Amino acid sequence: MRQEQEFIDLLRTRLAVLETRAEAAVQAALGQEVTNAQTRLERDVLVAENSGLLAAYASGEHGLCFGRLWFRDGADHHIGRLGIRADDAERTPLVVDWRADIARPFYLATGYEPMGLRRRRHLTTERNRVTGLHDEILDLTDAERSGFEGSDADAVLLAALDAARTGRMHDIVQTIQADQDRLIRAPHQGVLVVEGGPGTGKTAVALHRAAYLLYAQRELLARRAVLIVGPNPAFLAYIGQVLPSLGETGVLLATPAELFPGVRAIGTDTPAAAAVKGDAAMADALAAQLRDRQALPDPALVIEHDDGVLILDRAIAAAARERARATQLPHNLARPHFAFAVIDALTEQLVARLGHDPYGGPNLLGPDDQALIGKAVAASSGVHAAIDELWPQLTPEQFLADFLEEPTHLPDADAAAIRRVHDSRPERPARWEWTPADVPLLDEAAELLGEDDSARRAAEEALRQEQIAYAQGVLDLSYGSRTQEFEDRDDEDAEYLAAHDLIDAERLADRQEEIDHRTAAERAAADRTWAFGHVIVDEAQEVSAMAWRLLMRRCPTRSMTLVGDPAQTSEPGGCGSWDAALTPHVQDRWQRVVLDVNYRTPSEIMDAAAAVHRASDPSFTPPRSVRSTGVRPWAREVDAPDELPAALAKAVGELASPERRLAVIAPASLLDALTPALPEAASGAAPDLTSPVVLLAPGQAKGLEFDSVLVVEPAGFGANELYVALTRATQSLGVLHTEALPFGLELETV
Ligand SMILES: Nc1ncnc2c1ncn2[C@@H]1O[C@H](COP(=O)(O)OP(=O)(O)OP(=O)(O)O)[C@@H](O)[C@H]1O
Repeated sequence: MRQEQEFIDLLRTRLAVLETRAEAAVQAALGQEVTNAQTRLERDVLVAENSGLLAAYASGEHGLCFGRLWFRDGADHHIGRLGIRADDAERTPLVVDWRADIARPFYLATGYEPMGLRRRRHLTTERNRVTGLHDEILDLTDAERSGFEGSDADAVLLAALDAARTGRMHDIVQTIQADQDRLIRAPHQGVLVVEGGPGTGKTAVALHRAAYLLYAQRELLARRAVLIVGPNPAFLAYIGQVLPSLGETGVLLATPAELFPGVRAIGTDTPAAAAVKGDAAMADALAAQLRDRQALPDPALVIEHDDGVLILDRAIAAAARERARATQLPHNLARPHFAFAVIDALTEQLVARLGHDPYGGPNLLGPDDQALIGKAVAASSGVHAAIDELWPQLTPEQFLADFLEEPTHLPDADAAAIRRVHDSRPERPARWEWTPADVPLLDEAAELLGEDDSARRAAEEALRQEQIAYAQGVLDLSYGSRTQEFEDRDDEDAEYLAAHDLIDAERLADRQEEIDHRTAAERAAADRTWAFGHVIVDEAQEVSAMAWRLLMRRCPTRSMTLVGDPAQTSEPGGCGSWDAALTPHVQDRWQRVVLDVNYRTPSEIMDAAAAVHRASDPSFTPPRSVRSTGVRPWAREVDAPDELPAALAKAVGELASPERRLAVIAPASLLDALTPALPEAASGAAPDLTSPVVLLAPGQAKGLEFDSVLVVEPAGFGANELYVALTRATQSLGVLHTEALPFGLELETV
């Protein structure tokens, strides 16, 4: 233990040196005089490179080293959250990043398949003080003993599972299990579905996979960023810390409702409305309504014009519409084709009239005159108004607002469920309160309408050219400031995002974007048409068919990891089945893997929760709990609803403790009545999950976990909502109720 402590102390010293150096480099770069685009670029390269290092160093500070591998061939490696090299000429690796190939036996080797290992050690540390060692002998011919051998490597896992929760998810790099490791390191191509019951580590696997892919596929993914989609803001806050602690920042975390830049979806839908809006039929309805907006006059529009009246009749409009539709461009991009066709036809009409030869000869107007007439028609405000009427330029917001006021191409009941009351304020679309279920519809509308982004693309290209032009100078400068110590891969050749190893200036310009991970994620967040390098969807069973369409657009390569549990589906529009969600997009080209060990919920609680699910589905098989606590879940009946707040306050008083996290999960309709009874509890739309007591609606509890959970009035929960709520606790579960307990929920009464 002393030796390992000395080693960790050495790592800390080394890290401190690296930090100081990177900090100094940032300061020096910020102090540099910026006189032109080149010096600005140089400064930005330096700042970005060194800030990236600082972020990685900070994230590695805790648990610098948690494992050690002795190989049969004599090699001996320490494993940590990030790779660090010594300050010698050979840049000797001191500790290897957990994601490196050489670290794999730490997670996978068994006595049966030792993967070249002689011995594996788990180091337990607290704030970098070594508190325990667990050694496993994988080569039985090995006679050497350290005194820390035993078959209790599981003790490290069980200790992690038993530890008090903090309200923030932690990484599991020290105890990743073999079946999880295989998923984390699975090839990135294609769609991988990870299914598993509550607490099987799906979220943990998804996040570690993101970190692994960014490490192993840096070239490919860092510049395109990885999108991680979670069900609600509370969940994102819960998992938000995990990735930086793994050393990754090239990630955008978002709920599906946040994926239409510029729109904050703060409204709420009725369950019926959310279900209709999520249904795939909406795509057809929107497309059909848009075709209706490409109208024909009935019978004609009469346009006053300086050179005489113009008649825009059905035939002209129909021919123009056909021409525009034949381009197969989105509505707004096809509009100029419609406009040109109308202008041509009206010009012809006017020319025919003005140049008419009463003696039947050819038109009397020459080409120049005809061109002048055409120009005047094209400039006519009357003509523009007519074009606008028949083929309006639309924003997604306008179009969807109009649609929701008068939904068409839907069954009457569906239209009634989503219809919004007419609002005649001129600023309506801006003031419209969008709901989460509207966001995929806005995205669909944006696709149908098309965006004229030629100006933005031209500006981007100009910037890129500028970067390429100056890149050569940056190569030299970057070489001077290269950081050799930070090992981001095993092989010596791969420098940490250093510019000097690039072959040409153009690639540097590309790489320059890569360097600032956060910028990539930020740019992605602001760009509706961004194509992410990999997309991870957590609680994927809740994603509606329309939201899948949006997500697939964000990932044209279909490099995706989807994790979820159909049995936990509770959103009204949730797709539920993988087939329904994926077939429209990838047919049967997806792979499903099941995780079946529950790391969170002790068997006592899992048995009670599973019985609830089995009441509606007798064939249901829950995941197997990895531990039991001997603490049985209980129920307490309260005489009358108005006594519930006081009974809750009492129960919370018994259960709460400053070191532990307690969640009270109650039907949304009861929250207002219960909040005053728990003045200390965090509550509301974005509750602070680190506080000792949190009051949540069922939908907010999705994906989270707590030491203890109190479920209030379970009769008010949807069946799957109740299953989710009951499976959030790592230690104890209690239920308070006035109404009869739902069928299947059988608990000890106290
Ligand atoms: N290998 C592991 N080592 C330590 N802890 C683990 C491991 N795998 C999972 N856990 C822990 O188990 C708990 C449940 O994991 P996670 O939240 O990822 O499950 P989930 O499958 O997403 O659950 P749910 O579907 O209920 O949201 C977490 O506290 C996680 O840290």
